[in-house]
Order: sequence, then structure tokens, then C-alpha cells
Amino acid sequence: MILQVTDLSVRLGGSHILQGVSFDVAPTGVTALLGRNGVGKTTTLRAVLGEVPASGAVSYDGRPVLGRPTHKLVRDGLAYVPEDRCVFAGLTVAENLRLASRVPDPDFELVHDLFPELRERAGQRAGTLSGGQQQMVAIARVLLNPNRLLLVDEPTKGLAPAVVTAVAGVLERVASRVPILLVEQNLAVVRRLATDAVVLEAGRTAWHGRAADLLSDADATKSLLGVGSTAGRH
Ligand SMILES: Nc1ncnc2c1ncn2[C@@H]1O[C@H](COP(=O)(O)OP(=O)(O)OP(=O)(O)O)[C@@H](O)[C@H]1O
Repeated sequence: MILQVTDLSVRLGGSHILQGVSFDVAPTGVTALLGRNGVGKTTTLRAVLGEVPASGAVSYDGRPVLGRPTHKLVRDGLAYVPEDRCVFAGLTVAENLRLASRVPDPDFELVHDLFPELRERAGQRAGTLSGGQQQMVAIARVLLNPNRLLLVDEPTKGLAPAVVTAVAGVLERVASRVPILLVEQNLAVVRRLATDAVVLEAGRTAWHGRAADLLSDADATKSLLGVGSTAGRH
């Protein structure tokens, strides 16, 4: 397992947000982190990255990580694509990419292969890109550097259907090279990409197993995610 999360607990602003989250992420493929709004998916990613204080145990690539500084984890190949994308709006696409690269030989070949449009828009200010294009910049930024695991938070949120399909296609190609822990509300995207699934409920792991088993179980999908199991089926 590339990531093992055991009994993760987080308190923020006087609330006990995570109360015992446990799951593993396989070293290949996509593990979907699911659950209704506000159950603690983003907080789980941030706790793994050391951005919020947490107790319990997290092991990344066989080494304990809680308490290690975020920048060291990133240097060791744990990459984060946050939900709000965080591109530098006033800088060009090329400048955003240049700032993100932290190795002598960033993989521009991969990035330009996956995102030909970003090459065409190299001189455009990132703040003037569409939401989908900004998402592409956010994903491209982490791919410039060598990664062992990507944590990707709601990459398709707020995007038009055709753009959702494009982002999913990119993630599918990325997942053939590096494992992804993916927070995603769009079940069609989960169905297309995820090998495994973890469902949180009220700050705890409520379900963990093969994604196909969850999505084919109408009762589990409805009770855990609040949607019918055929949601997102094309
Ligand atoms: N810094 C904070 N201080 C206090 N409460 C917080 C803080 N960050 C998150 N929370 C709360 O923790 C809970 C879980 O938030 P989180 O963003 O992890 O949920 P989520 O599952 O990712 O939700 P969504 O699907 O809506 O993005 C929410 O009730 C949120 O309001």
C-alpha cells in the first residue's frame, strides 16, 4: 500500500471533524474518497499532508508521516491538487508552470502531451482561463515533478459536462503512471476511474472496498452517498 491511514482524528474550531478514519490506498489505480457534503473528505487530505493537526497514524510509502512538514512530504512525491485550484491569476500559464517545477528536468514533455492547449495558451494570464483550463494548469503543475501519489480534490466540480469528460480522460491517463486518491462527487467519473472506494460518514470510514461493488449496490450507494446507484451511468 502506498498510503495507510489508521484511526485518523482531527479537531478544528472546537469540532471533532474526523473521529477515526481508516483506509488504505493501493500503489496503482484510483482510490475514490467519497461521502456527502461536509463529512470530512478535504480535511482527510489536508491531515495526510500535515496541513491540519491530526492524531492517529498515517504511513506513506512505509514511513510514518504525521508531524512531518508538508514541504518534505511534497519533496518525497506526495502531490496535492486542491479543490480551489490555486493558480496564480496574474501570472501566465507558462509562469505558473515554471514556478511549480522544483526539479532540474521538469517533465514538460508529459505536460504538453496531456495538455496541448496549455502550450497554445502559454502566454495567457491564468486568471483569464476557463475553470476547466485552470484545472488543467493545477494538474499540470504537479505532473512536472516526480510523484509517488497524487491527492486530487474535486477536480470536476463546477465544470461543464464536456469539460468533466476531458478532465476525467486526463486523470485516467495520469493514473496509469501514478496512483491517485481522488475526492469526487460525480459518480460517472468515479465509475470510469476508480478501482477502490472509501466512503466517509460523520467523520468515520463507513465503507471501504472495490468501487464497482459499491456502485452496483443500490442500497449502499443510496444510504452512504444519498443518490441512486444508477446516478452517473451513461
Ligand atoms: N478550519 C476549520 N475550522 C472549523 N471547521 C472546519 C474547518 N475546516 C473544515 N471544517 C468543517 O469540517 C467539516 C468537514 O469539512 P470538509 O471540507 O473536510 O468536508 P468535505 O467532505 O470535503 O465536504 P465537501 O464535499 O462539501 O467539500 C465541515 O463541517 C467543515 O465546516
